[in-house]
Order: sequence, then structure tokens, then C-alpha cells
Amino acid sequence: MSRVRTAPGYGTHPTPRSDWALFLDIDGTLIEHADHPEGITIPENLPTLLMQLQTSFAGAVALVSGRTVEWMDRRFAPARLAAAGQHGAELRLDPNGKTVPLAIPSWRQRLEQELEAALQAWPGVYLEHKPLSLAVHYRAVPQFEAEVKATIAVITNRLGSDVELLAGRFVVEIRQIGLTKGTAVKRFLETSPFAGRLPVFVGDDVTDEDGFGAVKAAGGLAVAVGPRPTDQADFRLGDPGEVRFWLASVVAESMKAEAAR
Ligand SMILES: O=P(O)(O)OC[C@H]1O[C@H](O[C@H]2O[C@H](CO)[C@@H](O)[C@H](O)[C@H]2O)[C@H](O)[C@@H](O)[C@@H]1O
Ligand SMILES: [Mg+2]
Repeated sequence: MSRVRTAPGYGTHPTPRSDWALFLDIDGTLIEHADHPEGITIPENLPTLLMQLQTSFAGAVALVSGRTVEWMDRRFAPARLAAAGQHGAELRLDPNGKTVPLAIPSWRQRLEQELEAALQAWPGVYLEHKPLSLAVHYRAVPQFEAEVKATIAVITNRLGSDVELLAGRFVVEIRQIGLTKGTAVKRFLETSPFAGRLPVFVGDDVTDEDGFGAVKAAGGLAVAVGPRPTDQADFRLGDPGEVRFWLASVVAESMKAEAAR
């Protein structure tokens, strides 16, 4: 596998192969972070880029995110991809198929009520309501991190053993135990058109480590985005702008190869 480095400031990335199965995280990987989950900007050419990638890899491209699949469809329209949402709690193996919720947490309503009440103590902390999970964001007020995390731990401890906390950057995701980006990737790799391809996972955060682990266990490659240290990365790109630039070059290569056939 050759390692490519281009202009200064541009990270390392693998040489593309037409037999890749590509797994893409969203926030911090395809799009730049913003202070609020709905404050992000979708670059104008991103939906087209995603559709071109689907063509380049015969449909073997999936979004694997903490976001809901409904959010992905709405914000990336007209692009519609295979997808795993809410950190593996929902799955859509076929872009034209239905999204399957894999976990309906029994504790969600009680947790929502208790968190809503408790988090009022820290103005600026935002509770994101997702159907199968909840996310507590403290990006706007990072000074409250320790107190917010301690409070979440106390509340979730009361809810039983099937609750899992997942700490990301300025966020604590609360979800049903046992489903991760890694379990989602494994499921994709058992299914056409992903099965039999070389899996490549691109992600920026601690929640992507499960995805990295799953592709590496299948002989694939992990591409880290941004500065967060990780032992699993084979390659590293600096930020979502570099990721999009790289993916566009992958599409261009694939179109050139197709035209030469
Ligand atoms: O798995 P990802 O695609 O990386 O999604 C992870 C979470 O992303 C969103 O939250 C994060 O991005 C927001 C916008 O930049 C930012 O304001 C927040 O602090 C970040 O945690 C999203 O809101 C979550 O639902 C995702 O799980
Ligand atoms: Mg991310």
C-alpha cells in the first residue's frame, strides 16, 4: 500500500483502489464543526461528491455517524446513501431500503426528563433529543465539563446496565449498550455491495475507534482526521476540507480510469 503525501499542510492518505468499501463519519470529517449541532454548513458540492463516490465504488459507500439517518437524508439531499445512524443504533444497508432501528431504549423517556431538569443548572449546555439516544453538548461552556459529566453518570447509573456513555469532543452521547460504529461496519461488510471489498474508515473522534477497529480486523485501513491521537490510524488528514479535497481527487482518478477503459 503506497502512502501519498502531496502539498505542505496536506496529510497522508492511501492510494485509492476501485475495490474499496468506504465508511465516512460526518461531523469533523466531512463537515466542519460548529458551536451548535444545527449550526453546521453543508458545503454546496458535498452531496454531489457523495453521489460520485457511490458511482466510483459501485455503491459501497456508507455514512456512519452519531447523527440520525433522517438527518443525513435531509441535509445531504439529493444524495442518499447506505447509512448507520446514532452510533450504530439504526442501520440502512441499502440506500433505497428502510432504516431499521436496532435498539429502542426502555429508559429513554425517564432519562430525558431527568436530564432536562438537571442540566438547567448549566446554561449553555444543550440536550440533543435523538430517537434512540441522547447527546449532551457542552462545547459552548467547556468549563462545566466535569460537573456535567458527573451529573450524567449519577443519573444514568440509576437506569440500569444497558445504558452506555460515550464521550466525544465536548459531548457525552448516551445510548443502548452493545451497538457501535464497529458493529455497524461489521454488518455492512457481510452485505452486498460491501462484502469482499477492502474497508476504509475515515473519522475524527473517539467514537470512530470502533469503526477503525472493525475495518482493521477485516484487513482494511483507518484514516484519522484532525489532531486527536489514536494508535489505530494508518493515515491522517488535517481537517474536513482536506478530506473533501482528497475524496474529490479519488473521484477524479476513478473517472479517469473509467474513461481509459
Ligand atoms: O459521528 P459524527 O458524524 O461525528 O457525529 C457526532 C455528533 O455530531 C454532532 O455533534 C458534534 O457536532 C456539532 C456540530 O459541529 C457540535 O456542535 C457538537 O459539539 C459535536 O459534538 C451531532 O449533534 C451529534 O448528534 C453526533 O452524535
Ligand atoms: Mg465525527
